[in-house]
Formats: sequence, C-alpha cells, structure tokens
Amino acid sequence: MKIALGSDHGGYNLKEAIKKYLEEKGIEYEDFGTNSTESVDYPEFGMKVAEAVVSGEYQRGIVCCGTGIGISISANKVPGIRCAVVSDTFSAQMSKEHNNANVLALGERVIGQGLALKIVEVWLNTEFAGGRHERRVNLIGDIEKKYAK
Ligand SMILES: O=C(CO)[C@H](O)[C@H](O)COP(=O)(O)O
Repeated sequence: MKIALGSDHGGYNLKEAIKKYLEEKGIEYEDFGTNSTESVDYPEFGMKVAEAVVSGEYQRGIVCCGTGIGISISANKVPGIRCAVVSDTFSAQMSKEHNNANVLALGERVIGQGLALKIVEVWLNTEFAGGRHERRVNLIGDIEKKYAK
C-alpha cells in the first residue's frame, strides 16, 4: 500500500509524526508538503493528495491541518475522493468499513499525537465491508456525477 501525505502548517508536526510511524511500519508513502510550519494555504495540499489518490498511484491519503476540516473539504472537491475527518478510533474504523473513505483527515490542534497515530493504525488496518454499504457509496458517486460539468 502506498500512502499520499499532505498538510498545511497547522498539521505539519502531525504529518511528520505520521511519516515516522509509517517508516517504522515499513509502509511506503510520499509527502506532498508542506515542508515547514511556515504559514501556507491548506487547499493546495488537500488537492495534491486527493489527485494523487484518484490517479491510482496511491491507495490511500492522509491529510492534516489545524482542525482537519479545511483540508478535508478541499480534498472532497476532487471527484472520487471520500475524505473523512476523524477524531476517534470508532469513526476511523467506520469511515473505512462503511464509507470506504480513501482519504483520512486529522486535526493537529484537536487531538493528541498518540490518538492520531492510533486512528491512523486503525484506519490503515480496516477494509471496506461492501454489501449494503457499497450501494450507499455508489449513491454518493451518483451525486458527484449529477453535478459534473
Ligand atoms: O485548520 C485549518 C483549516 O481547517 C488550518 O490549519 C487553520 O485554519 C490555519 O489557521 P492559522 O492560519 O491561524 O494558523
């Protein structure tokens, strides 16, 4: 599995911690920036990670900002992305099992690093359940198609 990673300045330190975690686990990743805590605008990084995931080269993406919200809204603008902002391990599991989230968003200013890394672990180790959930996820795709130019 190859992971696309991205953050703004508000999520930079958490992204770095996630990189360390992935390295320890031997999970391949690419960092799409940002590269410091200098102030930047999160839409750029949400979009870059989202595009990397829809390209098929990366199976999942993880994005971080101060709250996880702005970068997730940005990632979700890219057709084919289902990005979930998660702050607990149950939602981490469900976001993959039921919603087939292909991008996980975390807020560095919201949750501690220990919980964030546990969320990453749970999410990476959960698979989509399919069945009735597949029908619902497909219906989300239909909404996207309805508004496509
Ligand atoms: O959480 C975020 C977006 O949802 C950003 O990280 C946050 O808005 C950045 O704020 P500031 O420029 O004050 O550091």
